[in-house]
Amino acid sequence: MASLKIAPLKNPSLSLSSKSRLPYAFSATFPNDLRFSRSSHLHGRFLIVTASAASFSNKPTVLVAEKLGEAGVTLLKQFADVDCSYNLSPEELCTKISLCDALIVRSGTEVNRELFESSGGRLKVVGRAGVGIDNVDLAAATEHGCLVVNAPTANTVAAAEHGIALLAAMARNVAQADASIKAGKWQRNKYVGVSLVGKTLAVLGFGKVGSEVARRAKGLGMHVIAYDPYAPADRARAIGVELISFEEAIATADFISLHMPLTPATSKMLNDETFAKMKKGVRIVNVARGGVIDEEALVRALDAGIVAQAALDVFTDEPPQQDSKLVRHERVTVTPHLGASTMEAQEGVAIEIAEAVVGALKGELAATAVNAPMVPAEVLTELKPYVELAEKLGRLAVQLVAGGSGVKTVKVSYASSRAPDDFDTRLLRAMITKGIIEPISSVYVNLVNADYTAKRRGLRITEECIHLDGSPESPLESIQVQIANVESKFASAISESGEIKVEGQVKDGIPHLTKVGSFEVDVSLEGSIILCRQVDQPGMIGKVGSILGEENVNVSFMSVGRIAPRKQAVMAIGVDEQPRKESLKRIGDVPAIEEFVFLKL
Ligand SMILES: NC(=O)C1=CN([C@@H]2O[C@H](COP(=O)(O)OP(=O)(O)OC[C@H]3O[C@@H](n4cnc5c(N)ncnc54)[C@H](O)[C@@H]3O)[C@@H](O)[C@H]2O)C=CC1
Ligand SMILES: O=C(O)C(=O)COP(=O)(O)O
Repeated sequence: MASLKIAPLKNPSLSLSSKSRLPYAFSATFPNDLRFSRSSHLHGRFLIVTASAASFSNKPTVLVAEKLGEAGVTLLKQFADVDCSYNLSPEELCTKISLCDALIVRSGTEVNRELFESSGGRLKVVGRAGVGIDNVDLAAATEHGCLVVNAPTANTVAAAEHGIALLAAMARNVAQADASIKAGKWQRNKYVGVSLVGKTLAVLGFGKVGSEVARRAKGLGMHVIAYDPYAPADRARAIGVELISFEEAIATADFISLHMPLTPATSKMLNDETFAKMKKGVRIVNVARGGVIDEEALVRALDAGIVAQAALDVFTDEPPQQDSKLVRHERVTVTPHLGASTMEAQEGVAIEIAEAVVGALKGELAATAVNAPMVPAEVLTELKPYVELAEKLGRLAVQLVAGGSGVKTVKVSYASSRAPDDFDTRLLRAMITKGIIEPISSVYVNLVNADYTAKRRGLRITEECIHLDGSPESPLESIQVQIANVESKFASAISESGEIKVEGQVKDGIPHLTKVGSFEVDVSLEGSIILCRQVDQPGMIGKVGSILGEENVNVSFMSVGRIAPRKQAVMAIGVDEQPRKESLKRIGDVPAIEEFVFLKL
């Protein structure tokens, strides 16, 4: 170990990649060879950094906390440092997480609020290698600006096949008969089963898995009905399945197969009351989540003969208690959450999640994001320069607010010749929010948490689209950001209607500031900007330019916007370095300059 030091950091990032301006700028990482841990009594704002003498790597770190298919691990390793640590205790996971940019889990890991809090802001992506995300606290993830992605398609067939396997095995007592033979018995009369053909199967939750189960059950000659309040009727019709009400489904079914996610609405959906409405002798398969059944009520329904048999792959607590009455029940067949566990599904899920996590770490918008609006890649590419413009306008506008004025009301106007319906503003709104909030707080804002963060701070952002005539080739003509009900430290930034107003455009792919208050300017939004108001007169550019030159501050551009010749004017000066306080004071001392402000972009 070469050195040990305490480093105060606002953001746990040593360097930001060029993509850091995009909302999923997660490529910012600690060099791999920096080993650090968060010191809890310093509230996560300080990091103890121990640097080893070994070489540095700029790769992000991905913690894989549950068994993931080899193909996925290989894919991750091409981009990241991968730490496969299975069977960590919750405490060990909380400790490790502050060293990780991404975490990959399956259903066996509770990704809770404490974990996000323990990450100290570094964890930017959680990948769920599977479908169900009931083990991830999505609200906490969103509040921490952490993207959650899942792998929604690769295990569909595996789960459906397991559902059918359980259905058939239950109907023919396969597991019980197998155990009986292995115990030295030969009980042919005891294990007479029931046939599937001609029986009614109710599929509850007609999504990907549910519809594949339905398709297969029809192949077995079953009559299939389904209940799903959100499923499109034409999908059901295409498979030859009738969508009906919940009450009707449970009252007519000989077999019930569960395929809805575990949510507050589906929790204990099968309970004493609903079992009482079922046909006597009904048989139940659950490959969804244990929590959708009230397990104690199921034991009562089995004992009362309402439910003849059950086949369960999932349980409220996994693994269930060894002495669980339900698991030990003679008419219950159980498997240890094997629905997604085929070689094929595990390879598929591993690749699907690795691609999603790597994409998110690279700053791409994830197609399988669970807690963020999805913006298609082509829309993102088109909006990229406007994304930068939006953030910089937010950043400029908020720096024009005088200290002590709380920013509460922001109005954003987008001028475009595209129809408002063709124009997705979520990304731009998120970036304006980022620009406004980040300079005045320690919160990290991205597309995931922008709306939440704004709401939490009482910041109301209203948007309007101004429809322009003309060719809709470019998505946007201009963006205007107005902050209402505040004082400004640069009075000229206040428009006639009383708000701080800045407006910008993208020119040749580069964001430009084109208006401040009522003054038209034209400066590219790079580096930093000094705005001065003066009475328009010859020699002003020279005077200010020479002060900056003497102070060794490089000027990248200057632009003057004026009401009329020799009247009030606003001069915008782009500078590469931040001038010293004394240099700014010298500018303020120039007699014709009435006010000035330095703005960091
Ligand atoms: N045992 C295992 O290893 C596996 C279990 N699963 C479980 O299966 C569930 C379904 O997976 P997919 O079909 O891929 O998801 P999906 O999202 O395609 O389908 C879920 C369906 O449930 C419906 N739904 C939502 N609320 C409902 C309600 N209150 N009543 C009835 N239906 C409702 C939805 O409209 C949707 O059509 C997952 O959420 C997961 O919990 C999935 C894969 C493997
Ligand atoms: O994908 C799902 O929802 C599953 O239940 C599969 O869980 P697993 O990844 O096998 O722990």
